[in-house]
Amino acid sequence: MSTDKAKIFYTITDEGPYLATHSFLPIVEAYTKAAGVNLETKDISLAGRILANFPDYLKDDQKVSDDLAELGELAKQPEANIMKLPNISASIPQLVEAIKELQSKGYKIPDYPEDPKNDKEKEIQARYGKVKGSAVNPVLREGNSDRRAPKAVKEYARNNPHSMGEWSSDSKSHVATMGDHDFASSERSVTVNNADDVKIEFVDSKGNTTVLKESTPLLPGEVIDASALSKKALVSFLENEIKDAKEKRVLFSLHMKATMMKVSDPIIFGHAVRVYFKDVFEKHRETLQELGVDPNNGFGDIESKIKELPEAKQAEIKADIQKCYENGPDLAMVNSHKGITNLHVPSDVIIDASMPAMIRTSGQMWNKNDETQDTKAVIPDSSYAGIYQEVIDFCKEHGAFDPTTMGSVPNVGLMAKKAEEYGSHDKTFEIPENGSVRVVNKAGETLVEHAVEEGDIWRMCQTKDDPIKDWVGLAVRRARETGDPAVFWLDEDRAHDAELISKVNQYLPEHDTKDLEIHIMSPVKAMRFSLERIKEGKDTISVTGNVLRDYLTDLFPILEVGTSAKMLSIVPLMNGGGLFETGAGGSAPKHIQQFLDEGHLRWDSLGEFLALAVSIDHLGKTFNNDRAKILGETLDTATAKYLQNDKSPSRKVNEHDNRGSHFYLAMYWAEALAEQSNDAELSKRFQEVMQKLKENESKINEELISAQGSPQDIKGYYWPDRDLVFKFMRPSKTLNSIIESV
Ligand SMILES: NC(=O)C1=CN([C@@H]2O[C@H](COP(=O)(O)OP(=O)(O)OC[C@H]3O[C@@H](n4cnc5c(N)ncnc54)[C@H](OP(=O)(O)O)[C@@H]3O)[C@@H](O)[C@H]2O)C=CC1
Ligand SMILES: O=C(O)CCC(=O)C(=O)O
Ligand SMILES: [Mg+2]
Repeated sequence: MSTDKAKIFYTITDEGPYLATHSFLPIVEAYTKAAGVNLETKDISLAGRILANFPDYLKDDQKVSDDLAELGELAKQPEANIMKLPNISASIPQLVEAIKELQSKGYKIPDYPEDPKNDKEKEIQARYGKVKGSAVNPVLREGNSDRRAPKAVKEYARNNPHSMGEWSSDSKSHVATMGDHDFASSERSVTVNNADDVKIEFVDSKGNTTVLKESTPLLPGEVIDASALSKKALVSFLENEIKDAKEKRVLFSLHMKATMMKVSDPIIFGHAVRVYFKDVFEKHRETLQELGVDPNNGFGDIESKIKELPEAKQAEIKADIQKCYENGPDLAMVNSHKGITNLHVPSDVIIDASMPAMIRTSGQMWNKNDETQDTKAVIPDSSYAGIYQEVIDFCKEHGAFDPTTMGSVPNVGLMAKKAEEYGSHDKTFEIPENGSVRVVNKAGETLVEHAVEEGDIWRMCQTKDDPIKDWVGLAVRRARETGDPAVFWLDEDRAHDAELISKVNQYLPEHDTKDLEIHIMSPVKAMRFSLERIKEGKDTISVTGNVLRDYLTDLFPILEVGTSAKMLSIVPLMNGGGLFETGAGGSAPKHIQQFLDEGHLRWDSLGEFLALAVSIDHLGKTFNNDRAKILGETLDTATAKYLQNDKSPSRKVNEHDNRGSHFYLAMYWAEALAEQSNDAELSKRFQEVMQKLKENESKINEELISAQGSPQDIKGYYWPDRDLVFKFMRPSKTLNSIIESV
């Protein structure tokens, strides 16, 4: 491949990783430049993506390029090499805040029209729709996912175990799920043999047909499935669970993925808000409607919008809210000091991270008195809820896992081409009235049909054949490379999974699987199998669909190594390129909060170090660049030393933080480059750098730590002043001048 295409594209994102990048990237730029590796940054932050979608509202000097679209195109090219940091997948409250901030900075972008009244507002809403929720990952993930804890990380956790809450067999914590009239129980699935194009139609009770989606092209061998979740059943389920939580004196908490499932899950979230605060919604229906309150945006929407009312009316509503809290079960809290509950903002409690955090904390969440308490974890749809109950049962039986001895569960996840539920939002509908929804092909045949009622949520998912083939191949490769058993988490009793099982059985024989242990088990059985092995210190590869990929790659890392930030997270792109994700977690809003309050950033960039080494190595191999290969190898050596010497950031102010961790990484990287003997020139160059860094170790640490301890005003949250961010994130003059001299 032509070497002029050799470049690493580095993403600029939001919150924790955004701050960290301003300290780490100058180091990376200096080291890669010295080895002749090109880097280019691309802004995929929430604010950047908003601006990129509204050029016609901006002055020329305010316009920004559509970097996400460019990277999306690049991801399909063989030369792609993208370092992807976590970004905000915005819920509507976050989107609205980001818009307000940009407007306050003079960007004349339109307000978000929650309830569009005309075509213009509909068009604006559609544009914001492209930015809302998980709008980045599905565009870049043109490959399946390979996530695991590298040996050095596992070793570190074994020697330095993180805290694990104890479990008692009489814990009252449990998972509550519908099991009936939900997506899992209503799913129907078909594999199409030939290319086709399907229409999604709604037929009302009088037989009138409305087209919900005109065209969904299908490729040969593509699996589609459709399902519906009943509003009536959901509401009655929520009523029962709220009552049951009160009776059992456990916290009520709802665990959704409102960011990735950006259409269905906010609706479900809204029902939970309506049911819990039922009396408020009934008594003040008209007032709340006039205020434009939307419970799908969380209970926080009511709290902020009633501020527009006269004092007396506000007091009356607040008293009724208080009664709901008194009559209902206690809610799990996001922030008990600020009174922010689990039902306040749909993006505050995100299931992939929230359920493992609860399991790690003895199955408990925080109550309003800032104590931990047993919890009812409500996961309405039963497709995957059972896996968490299985972990809870296991911990109740055997006690908490022991990070010093436990094995590992890496994951091979089917993700490419917007596979499965996480690609379903353009085919998800809240049903307007009783009738049926059907999927009709070009020949006029109905492939799937569901009877539905007003308010039900209907959705269709797609899974293309090539990604499935690639996923099976990746699973076999990982099993071969490790010698560990690989388990496909597929349930023969679930319609979609049954289709996948027949494909797995078709594609496995295309690979050499001699002496490999490969199983297909339902998710609950696969969980039990993996937990039994992990307890004995054995590793088991989980081979899963897109949702379980997401859930398991937070769950196991959090139990095994304390955080998903320490995962190696690679997406081998189907056209030959590489997308290197930095850990398996998100942008950690709590971390930026701490930084703004007290100038300490506890974000650990370890996932980024791991990913960058693979990214540089990939570039070296793709373009036969020996220096890049050396740079990648030495970065791995440096990361191993970083772990051995325990240089991860501390959680407390006035102690070593993210910036200090980058200093040590730079020092160890320089040392490894100096000590390698394959490239004398590179070695000589970094000998000097290493010496200067070592000589100034205590001075640099002093400069870095003395910058902590006071609030940091970076003039914004979503679109801060970058010069200020650089200033705060690079407070050591000594370190900066050494890096500049590389
Ligand atoms: N790949 C992506 O782009 C992803 C984006 N997201 C987005 O991120 C945001 C936050 O999501 P959320 O569910 O809260 O999950 P996060 O993973 O961002 O945060 C949960 C907790 O995990 C710990 N954590 C995560 N990353 C690190 C790190 N690098 N170093 C140290 N600790 C870490 C922190 O724990 P502690 O506070 O105890 O230190 C943090 O509070 C949302 O907007 C979400 O949509 C979420 C997942 C993936
Ligand atoms: O895209 C997102 O919003 C989150 C992605 C995520 O959680 C994951 O891939 O693990
Ligand atoms: Mg996740």
